[in-house]
Amino acid sequence: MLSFDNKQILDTPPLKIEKNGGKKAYLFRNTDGAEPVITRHYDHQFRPDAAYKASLPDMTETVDSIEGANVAIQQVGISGFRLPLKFATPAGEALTLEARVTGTVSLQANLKGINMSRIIRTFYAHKDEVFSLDTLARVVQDYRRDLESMSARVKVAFSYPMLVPALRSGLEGYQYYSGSYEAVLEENGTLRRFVELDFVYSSACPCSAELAEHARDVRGVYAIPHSQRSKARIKVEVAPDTSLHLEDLIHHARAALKTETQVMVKREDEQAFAELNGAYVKFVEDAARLLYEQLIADRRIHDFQVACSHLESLHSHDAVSVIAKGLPGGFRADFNDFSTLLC
Ligand SMILES: Nc1nc2c(ncn2[C@@H]2O[C@H](COP(=O)(O)OP(=O)(O)OP(=O)(O)O)[C@@H](O)[C@H]2O)c(=O)[nH]1
Repeated sequence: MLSFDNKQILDTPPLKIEKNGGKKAYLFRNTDGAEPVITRHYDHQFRPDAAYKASLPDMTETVDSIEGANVAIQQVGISGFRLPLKFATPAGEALTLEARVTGTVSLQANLKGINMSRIIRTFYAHKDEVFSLDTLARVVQDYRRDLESMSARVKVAFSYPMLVPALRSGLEGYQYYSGSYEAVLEENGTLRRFVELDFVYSSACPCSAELAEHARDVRGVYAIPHSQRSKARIKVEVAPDTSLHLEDLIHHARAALKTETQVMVKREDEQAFAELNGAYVKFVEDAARLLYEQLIADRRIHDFQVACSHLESLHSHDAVSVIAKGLPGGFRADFNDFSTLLC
C-alpha cells in the first residue's frame, strides 16, 4: 500500500489510490482535475525537530508583505486570555482568582507583526507569583525585552471577594468587586500603574425625597422617593514609589457613598438600609463629588477619573456624571462608555 507520505505522492503522477481497508481517504484535488494527490490525515507520531522548525515560514519576519500604511502601531497583542492567579490581600493572604489578561506592545514601522505567542508565554513566566501591581511592573519590563518593543502594557481584570457584614443582624456574606490592575511601560521608560474598581451602590434621589415629604406634609399623601442601583467606575493612577490595593479603593468608595448594595439582609438590616438611604440621599453629581473628596486626600493616588451612573427607576434612561482630578496632562473627564456601567 502506498505510504501516505505526501511528498512521495506529490512526486508521482496522480494515481488511483487504493482505499486502505475500505476506509475512504479524502484527497485534495489537484489543478488539472485529476484524482486528488494529497491525503488528509493527522500524523500523531510526527515531532518537529529544530531544523524542521527553522524551515517553517514566519510571516512576522517578512517586510514586503506589510499591508496598508507602513507606520508604527501603538498597541498590538492579545485580549482576554484567562488563567488562575494568586492575588495578594492586604492581610498577606493569597486568593486564587480567575484573571482575564490583556497584553499589548508597540510595533514599529517596517515590521510586519509581533511574535504573538510571546504575549502569553512571557506572562506565564510570572503565573506562579502572588500578584500585585508590582508583579505587573515586571511583566511589562519582560514584554519590552521579549517582544523587542518600545512600549508595553498589561491589564489584569478579576472579581475580588470580600466578606461583608450585614447592617444590624450580625450576619455576613460575600460581596464580589470587579477590578483590575494595569501597568504601562512607556517608550521613555516611564512606568505607570493603575487600579480600577466598579463599585455598586444605592442612590436615593434628594429631590424625590423632598417631594415625597411635601406630599405627606401638605396633603397627607403617602409617597415613595425613587432610588436605584448605581455604579461608580473609579480609575486611579498610583503615585510612583507607592502602592495601592483594590481594597483601598473599596474603602474609599464605601466612605464616600455609604449606601453600598447589601448581601445578607434580614428585616432589621432592611430597615437600617432605608435609614441609611434617608441619611445619605445623593444626586449623581453628589456621588461624583463625594468620591472626589475621598480620592484627592489619598497621597498614594496621583490621578483619578470617576464615572457614575444612576440607573434611574424614575426614568427610562440613566443619570450620569464624570469627574477627574484635573491634573494638567492627566485623566480628562472624557469617559463615555456608560453602557458598560450597567449592574
Ligand atoms: N503578529 C500576529 N501573529 C498572528 C496573528 N494572528 C495569528 N498569528 C500567529 O501567531 C502565531 C505565533 O506567533 P509567534 O509567537 O511568532 O510564533 P513563533 O514564531 O513560533 O514564536 P517564537 O519562537 O517565539 O518566534 C504565528 O503563527 C502567527 O501567524 C496576528 O494577527 N498578528
